[in-house]
Amino acid sequence: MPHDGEADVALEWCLMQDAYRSGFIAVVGRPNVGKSTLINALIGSHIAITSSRPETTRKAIRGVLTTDNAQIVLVDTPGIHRPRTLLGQRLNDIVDDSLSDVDAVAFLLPADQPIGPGDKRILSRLRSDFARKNDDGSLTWKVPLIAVVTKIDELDHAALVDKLIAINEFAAFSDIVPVSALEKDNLDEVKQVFIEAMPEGPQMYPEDQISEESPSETIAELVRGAFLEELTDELPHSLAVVVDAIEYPDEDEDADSDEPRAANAPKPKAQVHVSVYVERDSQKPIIIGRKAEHLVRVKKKLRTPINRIVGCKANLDMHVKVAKEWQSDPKKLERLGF
Ligand SMILES: Nc1nc2c(ncn2[C@@H]2O[C@H](COP(=O)(O)OP(=O)(O)OP(=O)(O)O)[C@@H](O)[C@H]2O)c(=O)[nH]1
Repeated sequence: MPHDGEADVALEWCLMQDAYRSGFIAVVGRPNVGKSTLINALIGSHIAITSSRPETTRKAIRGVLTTDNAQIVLVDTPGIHRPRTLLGQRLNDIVDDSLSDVDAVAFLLPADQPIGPGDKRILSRLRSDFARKNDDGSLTWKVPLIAVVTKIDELDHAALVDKLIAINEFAAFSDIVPVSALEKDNLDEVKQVFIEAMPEGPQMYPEDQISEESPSETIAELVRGAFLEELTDELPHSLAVVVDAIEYPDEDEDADSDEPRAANAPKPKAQVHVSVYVERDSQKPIIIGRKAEHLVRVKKKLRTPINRIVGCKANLDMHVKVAKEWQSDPKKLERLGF
């Protein structure tokens, strides 16, 4: 028979296990460490833009991860870097916004690269935002700081152990969790560590909602990502995509019509009107490709995801336009959503 006190402790422990947890996690790390790939893998859907080039993420895209006992909003941040252009500065402002008001920080460090100056710069940023100095000079983190060691498929076991030791010495992390988002290795452990870092709180979004982005924002990011993949060497940053309109097919059209639609007539499609902006006239043919091959391939690649986002069959109608020097023009940046 447990004593009364023991029973109370056991009861409290059970209640704690059942408590629903919710909150925000900022996913930070230098460019190309695999932030977007991890968020997509955790949520099991293609939300954040991924690419083999650095600095492809421009927005603090959020994914909402819902499990039986928790809901976590993952804030994907642009790679923290020294700004070179006005766009670069805006990117860093976005990172500032993402960092404020989060319940935990996931600091991604790639297993296949040594800890470098970029990581040290991020750590000192995190210290100034999230650490409190104690009387004895030591630091206490105000929120859990989780090290996520990415791309572990690139290393053998012995090298990974050395890497984990180095990361343990790098900072006082509340947890260190290795993962390969590409191989889907250890994703459940990452989820579990994230959930445990969340405070108790209610479910914030419906269970089936996986992103805070509107369909237009999600499609714009998908189109930009697809072009970046398609155009392997050119145009890393001078590409902006805006969804001008999504026209849904008129559901009542058949009901209003006197003529029944022929059984084999194709169902009307939604129309997704997209403008793809480049900085110079000379860049237009690069985007379009010979015989419009790039446009055709991007359209084909995105057919299924866009149908899913729009909720029915959709036609992607793309127009390539020039917005001269948009990366340095505050008004144009504003118009393009930055
Ligand atoms: N081998 C391996 N490669 C990975 C893994 N995760 C991501 N990558 C690759 O790393 C590259 C960058 O991935 P992203 O997810 O776009 O990186 P990011 O940190 O969001 O990049 P930025 O938007 O530039 O900040 C891509 O080529 C990914 O395929 C992984 O677990 N293993």
